[in-house]
Amino acid sequence: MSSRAQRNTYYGGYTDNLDNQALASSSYGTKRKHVTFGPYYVGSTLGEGEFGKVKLGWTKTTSKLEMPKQVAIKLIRRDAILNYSEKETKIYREINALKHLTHPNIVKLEEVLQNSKYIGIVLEFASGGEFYKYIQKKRRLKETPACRLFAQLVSGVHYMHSKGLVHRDLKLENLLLDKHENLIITDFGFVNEFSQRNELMKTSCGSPCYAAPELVVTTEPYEARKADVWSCGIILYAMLAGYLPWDDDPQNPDGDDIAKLYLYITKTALKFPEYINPIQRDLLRKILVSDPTKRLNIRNIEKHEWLIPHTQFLSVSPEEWDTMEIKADRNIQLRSSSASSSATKRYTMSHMPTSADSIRTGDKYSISTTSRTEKHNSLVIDSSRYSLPAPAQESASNIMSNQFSAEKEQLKASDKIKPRTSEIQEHTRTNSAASVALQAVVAADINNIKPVENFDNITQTTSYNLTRPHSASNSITKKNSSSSYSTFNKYGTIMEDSSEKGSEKSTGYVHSNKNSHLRSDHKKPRPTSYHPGSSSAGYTDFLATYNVNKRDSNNEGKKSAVYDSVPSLVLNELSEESLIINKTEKFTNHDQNLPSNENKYPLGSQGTSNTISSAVHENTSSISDNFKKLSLHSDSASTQKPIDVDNSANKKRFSFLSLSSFGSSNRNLSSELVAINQTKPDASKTSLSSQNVTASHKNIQQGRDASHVSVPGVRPNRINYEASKRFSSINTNTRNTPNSNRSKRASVMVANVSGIRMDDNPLNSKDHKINENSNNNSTAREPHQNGQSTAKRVIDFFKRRSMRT
Ligand SMILES: Nc1ncnc2c1ncn2[C@@H]1O[C@H](COP(=O)(O)OP(=O)(O)OP(=O)(O)O)[C@@H](O)[C@H]1O
Repeated sequence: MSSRAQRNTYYGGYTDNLDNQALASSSYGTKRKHVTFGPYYVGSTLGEGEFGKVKLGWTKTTSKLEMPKQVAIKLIRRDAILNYSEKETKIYREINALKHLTHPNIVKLEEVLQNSKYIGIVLEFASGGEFYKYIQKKRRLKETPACRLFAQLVSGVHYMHSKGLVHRDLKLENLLLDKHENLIITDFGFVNEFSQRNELMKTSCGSPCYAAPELVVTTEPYEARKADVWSCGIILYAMLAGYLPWDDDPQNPDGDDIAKLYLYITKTALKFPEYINPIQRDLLRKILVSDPTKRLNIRNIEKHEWLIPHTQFLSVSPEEWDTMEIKADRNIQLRSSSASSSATKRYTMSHMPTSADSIRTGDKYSISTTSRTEKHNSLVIDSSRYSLPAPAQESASNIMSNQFSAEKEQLKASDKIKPRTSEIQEHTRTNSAASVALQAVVAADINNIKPVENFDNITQTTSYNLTRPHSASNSITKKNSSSSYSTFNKYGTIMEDSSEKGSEKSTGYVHSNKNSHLRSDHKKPRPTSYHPGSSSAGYTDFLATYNVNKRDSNNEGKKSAVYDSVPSLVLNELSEESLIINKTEKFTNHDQNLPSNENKYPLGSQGTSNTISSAVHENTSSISDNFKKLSLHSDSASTQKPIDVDNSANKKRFSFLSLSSFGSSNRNLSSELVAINQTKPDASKTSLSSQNVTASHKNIQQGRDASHVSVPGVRPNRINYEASKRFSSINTNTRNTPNSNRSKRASVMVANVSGIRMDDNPLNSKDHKINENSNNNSTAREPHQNGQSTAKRVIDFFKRRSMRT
C-alpha cells in the first residue's frame, strides 16, 4: 500500500518517479487507453469556468525516460460559442493577451488547439491549485507569505499594465498557485487594451465584490489601471483577513437585497480585524480609496514600506522580464547576455534551475530566439510601441486616428469574414487594436483553415508549440486519424489537421498561407518564478524538495488519482467524463514575522475610505444557449469570520452574495421582462440604449421593497431600481452548467448605478466626480414597454455589452 502510494503519489507539477506509460498501460493490470486532445493525454477536471472544463493534460512520451509535461487545457465546445460572438471575443481576447505577456506570475499560454468539437487553450499547469482555497485552508495568510504573494500580484499587474493591458477581473478565483506557491494570474477574458494617452474605460466588468467604486457609482469613464489596483487591494485584504472587506450587513445578512448591500458598503468604512497590523492597514487604506485619483498607483504600491522586503523583485522592470527566459518549472534563466541588467543578473543568480530541473524541462522548453520586434507583427498591437487611441467605446472619443492604418488594413483583411463576424462588427463600437485583432483572428478561423502536409510544420511555424515533442506529434497523427486538430499560432493563424477531410491528409497539417503576413516565428521568452528570500539556488531545491515531500506524505494516491481518472474511452474523442482531482495538497508555510509597526501605525484607526463593493456568487446559475433563460440559483452569504474549511457554510466565505439575489425562480428572461414592463408602466417613454440594463421582476420588486428603507441622502427608488437593474445584467458569465456544483463568483459586466452617489457617503471625498446626469438619464435606463421587443433588445444588449472592449 505504502509503496504503491509513494510511486503513484501525485503532487502536481512534474511527475517525478512516475512511469507515465507504465501507469497508463498497467497500473491496474489492464491495458488502458487515454483520452487525448492533440498531443496531450487528457485527465481529470481541474476546474470549471464559464466556457467549460479545464482539464489536466500531459504530453505523450515515447520513452520511459522522458517526463511528461503537465498542462491545463481549457476546453471550449465550439458549438457553444459558434453563435455567440461575445464568447468568442472573450476567448480570443484571452488568447491574444496571453500571447504578449511573459511574466512569472502570469499564466503561460502554451498553445491553442482545436478540433471539430473543441477549442483547447493549453496553459501551463498551476499545480498549487486555487489561491482562494489556499487561503481557506490557512484561514488567512501570515504576513510573510501574504507580502510575498502580494508582491507577485503587484509585479504581474504592473507588468501587464506596462504592456497596455488591464485585467479587469482580478479576484481570488482568478489567482492560482504553482508548485512553489508562486502566484499565477489567470483568466484574461476581460482583459482590455488601454492607451497610455487615454486609458479611460467605460465598460465595467469583473466581479462586483472586487469592483472599484468608480465602476459602479458613476457613469464616467474610469481609469482602468486604478480599477485593477482596487481589486488588488480587495485581494490583499482577503489574504490578510481571511474574508472580503465589505461583506456583513446586519440588515441584509444574506446580501440578497443588492441595493441595500451597496448602500451598506458605500456607507461603511473599511474595518480591519485586530490581527491586521498597522503597516498593512496603511497600505490597504491607501489602495482602497474610493477616489481613484487619490488611490495609490501600482508603482506607489511597489514602493510602500510593507513591500520593502521585495524591493529587489519589484524593481525588475517589464523590459527585464521580457528578456528573461522561462523554464518549465518557472525557474529563472537569463535569456541573453545582452539583456543582463543588474536586476536580471540578480534573479538569474538566485533562481537558476537545478540540475534536476534541467533534466525535467529539457531543452525543448527553452525556446526563445526571436527578436522582440517580431512581436509587432502580432495581431494585438503592442501598445508600448504604438500610441494607440483609447478604444472608441472606452474613451471619450470615437475617432480613430489615421496613424493606425495598419490596424485598418487588418480590419480590411478581415472584412471577408462577415458571416461570422458581422455580429462582432455590429456590436463592437470600437476600432481598437483589440477588436481589430479579434476580427482578424476570427477571420482566420473562418476562411483560412487549410490542411497542411506535414505535422512537423507546426512546430516550425507556430510559436506556441514550444513543448510539443515530435514524438507526440507522430503519435497523434497516427492515432487520431479521424479527428481534426488545428492550432492557432501566435498570430492568430489557424492550422488544422485535415485528417477529417481526407485520409491522405491525416498524416499532417497544412499551414494556411492566407495570413502569412500576420505570421512570424516569434517565440517569447519567459521569465521564471520569484522566490522571495531566496538568495541562492538552493532555495529552489529546498522548495521543490519540501513541496514534494509534503505532498508525497500528505497526498497519498494523488498521482494515481490523476492518472486513474483518465477514462477508458476510445481515442480521438475527448470525453466529457472525468473524475475530479482530490485536491488535498498541503501547502507549505514559510511565515516569518516582520517587525511590528504598531507604534508607527496605531491599531484601531479605521480607514476613512468608503467603498462600494458586492459579490456575486454564481453557484448553479445557468443560461440557455439561446440566451432566453436566465436561471439563477440561491446561495447564502457568509458571515464575517475567518474561514473554516471544515464548515461547509464557510466554504463560501469568498462568495458572500449569490445570484440568488437576482431571482430564485427559473423564470426565463423574456417573461421576466414582460413582468418588468408590467411593473414599470412608464417604461414606454424609454428605449433600451447601450447603457441600459434590464431587471428581473424580482429585482425590481426588491428595489421597490428596498425603496421603503429610508437612507439619508439617497433617493431610494432610483437606487434600488438601478441597482437591481445593474445586477440583473449579469449574463456574460452565467454558466451553461446547471448541474455544476461549482462555487464560484461570477464576473460580470457591471452597469453603472447612477442612483448611488459617491457623495451620499459622508466619508467620500467631495471632489469625486458624480454623474450629475443620472437623474436626467434615468428614464432612458428603463426597459422598453413592449415585452417581446424588449426581450430581444435585452439579448442584443447582452451581446453588445460583452462585446465591448
Ligand atoms: N492553468 C491552470 N492550472 C490549473 N488549474 C487551472 C488552470 N486554469 C484554470 N484552472 C482551473 O480551472 C478553473 C476554471 O478556469 P478559468 O477560471 O480560467 O476558466 P474560465 O472559463 O475563464 O472561468 P471564469 O471566466 O468563470 O473565471 C479554475 O478555477 C482553476 O481551478
